[in-house]
Amino acid sequence: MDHLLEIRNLSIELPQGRRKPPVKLVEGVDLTVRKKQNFGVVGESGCGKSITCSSIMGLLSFPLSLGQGSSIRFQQGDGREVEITGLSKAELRKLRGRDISMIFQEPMTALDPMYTIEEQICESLLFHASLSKAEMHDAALEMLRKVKIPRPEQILKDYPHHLSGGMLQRVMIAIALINNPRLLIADEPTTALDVTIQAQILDLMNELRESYDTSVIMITHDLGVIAETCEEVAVFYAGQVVEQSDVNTIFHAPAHPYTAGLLRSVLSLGGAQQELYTIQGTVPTAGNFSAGCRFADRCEHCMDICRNRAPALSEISPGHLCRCWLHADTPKEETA
Ligand SMILES: Nc1ncnc2c1ncn2[C@@H]1O[C@H](COP(=O)(O)OP(=O)(O)OP(=O)(O)O)[C@@H](O)[C@H]1O
Repeated sequence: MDHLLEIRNLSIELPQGRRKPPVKLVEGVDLTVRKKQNFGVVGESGCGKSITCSSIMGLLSFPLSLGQGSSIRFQQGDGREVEITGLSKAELRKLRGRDISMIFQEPMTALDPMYTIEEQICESLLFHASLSKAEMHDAALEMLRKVKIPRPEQILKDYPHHLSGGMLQRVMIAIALINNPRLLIADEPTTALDVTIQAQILDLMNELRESYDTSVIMITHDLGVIAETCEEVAVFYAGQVVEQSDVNTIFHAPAHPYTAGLLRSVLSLGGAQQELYTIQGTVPTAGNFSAGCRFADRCEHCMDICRNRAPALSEISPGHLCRCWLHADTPKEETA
C-alpha cells in the first residue's frame, strides 16, 4: 500500500461545560499522505492546522479531544497499520520519535537550555536505540554533518543559547531525523528565521528528503514555502479542508475563492506597482460558523445558497477536491 497516513472524519472538540455541546474546532477532515510525499497544509492563523497535526502525534493539548468517529491510521516501519486514536500513552510515546517526529517554529523552546546539544541528540537516541556512549557520540556527530552544521565537534559541546536561530533549527532537524522516522511534521519551521536562513533550511529539508524515505507534512501560512517544498497541498479554512490538489493545480487553477484570494495576496506582494491585495474580513471563530459556507461572508462570489447550505468537499476533477457551491451541481443563478 502506498498510503502512510490516512485521516478520516477527524474532528477536534473544545468542551463548553456540561450544559452546552462542545465546539468543533476542526470538523470532517480527511487527508491521505503517501509514502515519501511532501504534503503541505496551508491556511490563515487559527484555522486548525496545528491541532490537526498535533492529533497525529497524539499530543492534543488539554482540554481538546477528538470527536467521535475520528480515525487516524498510520503504517508503521514493520508494515503494520495502527489506529493512532486507539493507542495508549506508552504506545504513542514509542511511535513518536521512532516513526513520527515533529519540528516546531521556535527551536529554542523545544530544546532544554540546561543540556548540551550532544546530550539532547543522544537523549532521543537513548530512547530508541541501544548504542554505547561512543557510538551515540559518533551518530550525533554524523547527524550534525548531515544537517550541514559547521564545526560539529564544538557544537555538540555547546548549549542552545550559544547557537543562532538557523543553527538551532538545524539541530532540531537532526534530532527529528536521527531515528529515520517515516513521517516528519514540520510546523512553520522557518517562520521565526530571517529570509536567507529560511531558504537555506528549506533547501536542507528538500535535500534530506532525497536521502531519507521520510514523508513530510509541512504546516505553513506561506504559499511560497508550499511552492518550494510540497507536491500535494490541503488548504484549511475555519477548521475544514476547503481545497486539496497537487501543487501545480493549486497555483495555476485554484478552484476555491479562498485559495484564489490567498494566491492573489501573495502575488500582489511581488508586484511593485500593484496595490496590496488582502481578503476582506476575518476568519470566523469556532462556535460562530454559519449554517452555510464558512467563507461566505468574505467571498466575492457569494450566492444565496452559500449562506444557507454548507457545501461538501467534492472531487471536481481527478485528484482535485473543492468545497464550494460554484463547483457543485447546483443552480448558479442564486447570486445574493
Ligand atoms: N488548548 C486549546 N484550548 C482551546 N482552544 C484551542 C487550544 N489549542 C488551539 N485552540 C484553538 O483552536 C483553533 C485552531 O488552532 P491552531 O493552532 O490549530 O490554528 P493554526 O491554523 O495552526 O494557526 P497558527 O498558524 O496561528 O498556529 C484556534 O481557534 C485556537 O484558538
